[in-house]
Amino acid sequence: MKGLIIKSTGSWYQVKDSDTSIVYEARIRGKFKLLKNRLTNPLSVGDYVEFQLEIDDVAWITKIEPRRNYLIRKSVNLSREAHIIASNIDIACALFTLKYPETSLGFLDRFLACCEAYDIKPIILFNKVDLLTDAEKEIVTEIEADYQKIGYETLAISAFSKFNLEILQQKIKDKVSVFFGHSGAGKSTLVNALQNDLHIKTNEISASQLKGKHTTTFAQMHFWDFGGSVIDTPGVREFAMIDVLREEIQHYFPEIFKKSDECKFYNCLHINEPKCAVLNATENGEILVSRYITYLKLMEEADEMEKK
Ligand SMILES: Nc1nc2c(ncn2[C@@H]2O[C@H](COP(=O)(O)OP(=O)(O)OP(=O)(O)O)[C@@H](O)[C@H]2O)c(=O)[nH]1
Ligand SMILES: [Zn+2]
Repeated sequence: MKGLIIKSTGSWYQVKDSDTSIVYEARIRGKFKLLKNRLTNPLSVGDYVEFQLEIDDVAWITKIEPRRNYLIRKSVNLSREAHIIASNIDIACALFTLKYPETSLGFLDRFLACCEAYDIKPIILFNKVDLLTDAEKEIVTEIEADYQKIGYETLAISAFSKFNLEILQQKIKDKVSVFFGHSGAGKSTLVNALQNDLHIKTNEISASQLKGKHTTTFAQMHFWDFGGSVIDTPGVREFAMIDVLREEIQHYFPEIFKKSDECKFYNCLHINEPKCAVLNATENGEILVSRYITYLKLMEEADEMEKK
């Protein structure tokens, strides 16, 4: 039998039968856990699996289909271990707020770089536009234009007044999505505005639990009435690139990578090399300074990781 993992608590799962849509409680056969020894969990919400039913209607998962993509975060205890938080994601929506709270461009650029690294399509949502003055709306339009130029999809919305939410529904319809954003950016409000009775609780993990040894790894997929689903997991907030090499980071900034063709040295890292096309483009405004700075920060972080 084939199915989709729609809930994970770490030791128990829920699997939705692909033919009948019946949901079963599921476990993994012991042996299978050892396959990926650097992962703290072998299975995540969004995984397609094969399973067998026991007499008591418990599903035993026997096989995981190859993943198209996945999000991981560092394990809380062991920095060299990773935890898969969701798999087979079609769209990652980042909620950017110009105000209340102010979202930094650095946050946005890290998010976008992670999407590139994990091969997930991002959409940048500028939320709370109902709170903005005309001048502030102008700023949002300018930021949108900057990111569209790089190739990203953007949309100004208001979860509160429901401005542009129908357009957003069309974009995420029949897809698997995840939502990111600072605390207070409006994730819960947006999901509930998209569908009233979904009741996703994005704030389920307390800070003390996160620091504790036994991190709750609860994650769940919710299905939209208009088609498609959203994966809700507290871990999504800490999503980060793991074990990324310095040389790779430029691949995750499309405009930087494109420009690097014109650098003098084929292995240019665009830090202080002579005749660097990326540095030139940053100086003349073709590449956003804020994105270049995030690129440098990610390089530094990768450097520190490599030294560990
Ligand atoms: N004016 C306005 N307020 C909004 C909008 N979206 C969300 N809010 C408000 O912003 C506050 C935070 O929204 P939440 O949906 O709780 O934010 P969240 O991102 O889920 O926050 P965490 O659960 O802490 O991660 C609430 O008071 C919402 O009513 C919007 O589009 N416009
Ligand atoms: Zn260069």
